[in-house]
Amino acid sequence: MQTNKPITLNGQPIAGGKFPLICTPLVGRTLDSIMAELAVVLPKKPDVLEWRVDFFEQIGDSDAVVAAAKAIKKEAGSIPLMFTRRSTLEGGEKIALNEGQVIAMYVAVCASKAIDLIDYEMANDAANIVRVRDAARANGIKLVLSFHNFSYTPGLETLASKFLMADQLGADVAKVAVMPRNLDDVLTLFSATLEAGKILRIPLISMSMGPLGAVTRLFGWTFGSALTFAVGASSSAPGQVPIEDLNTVLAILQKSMGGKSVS
Ligand SMILES: O=C1C[C@@](O)(C(=O)O)C[C@@H](O)[C@@H]1O
Repeated sequence: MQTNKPITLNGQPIAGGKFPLICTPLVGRTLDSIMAELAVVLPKKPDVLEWRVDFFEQIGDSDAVVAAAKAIKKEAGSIPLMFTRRSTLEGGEKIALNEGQVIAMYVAVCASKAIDLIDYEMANDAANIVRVRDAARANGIKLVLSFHNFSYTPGLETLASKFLMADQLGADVAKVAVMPRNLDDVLTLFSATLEAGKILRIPLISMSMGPLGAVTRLFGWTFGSALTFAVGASSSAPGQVPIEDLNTVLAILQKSMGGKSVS
């Protein structure tokens, strides 16, 4: 399936514009364990890899982070690498860095050009978002501005406003991940995705987490979500399905839809 609003790198759609892209997280605490994850994940052919650096024991050492990013990139070959420090406020691991140190790490990793996309929460200080955006732009790296709520799903207008805010703040991709408490919340996430997709200039990614939200990981693309996270070796959030299961469902639904474009 193709899209008319692909996530691009160097002017080219990732994976030839495949829709949705499948992104597999890497959550190892050491470089050795990340390399072991890669050995399991790469044969499953994800379209994008996400390195969740907040799981990395040496996150306090920027040189070690840059060296690890380079090692992952080398192993990943042509698969784009997304770099993410998920803050504890939005469901990430506890780290010993303050936000200034996180920004310094982001700037160093961007300058190394070992990554292709970088994720930063849109709830951060505007000045820090500008710093990350400038570092990303200066190095040809795509900026994903994200919003997560691991407790509940805000209302339709709030969710839609998060997508729009990412666009207004200069993101290349807008991402929203929320926790549903019931199926109405799942519908709200689908509706917000569909409505925001009609207005946004940039691609968007959305998901509901947990068991109730699994349907959004499998079918969110039909409402316009450009990328879905799936487990290659280890999960980074509740409700992620194995990449093999996702591929099975995508093949069935896309065949049924006759390759019809959805966005
Ligand atoms: O933002 C996201 C989405 C996510 O939270 C998920 O629910 O799949 C997984 C995270 O690793 C990623 O950074």
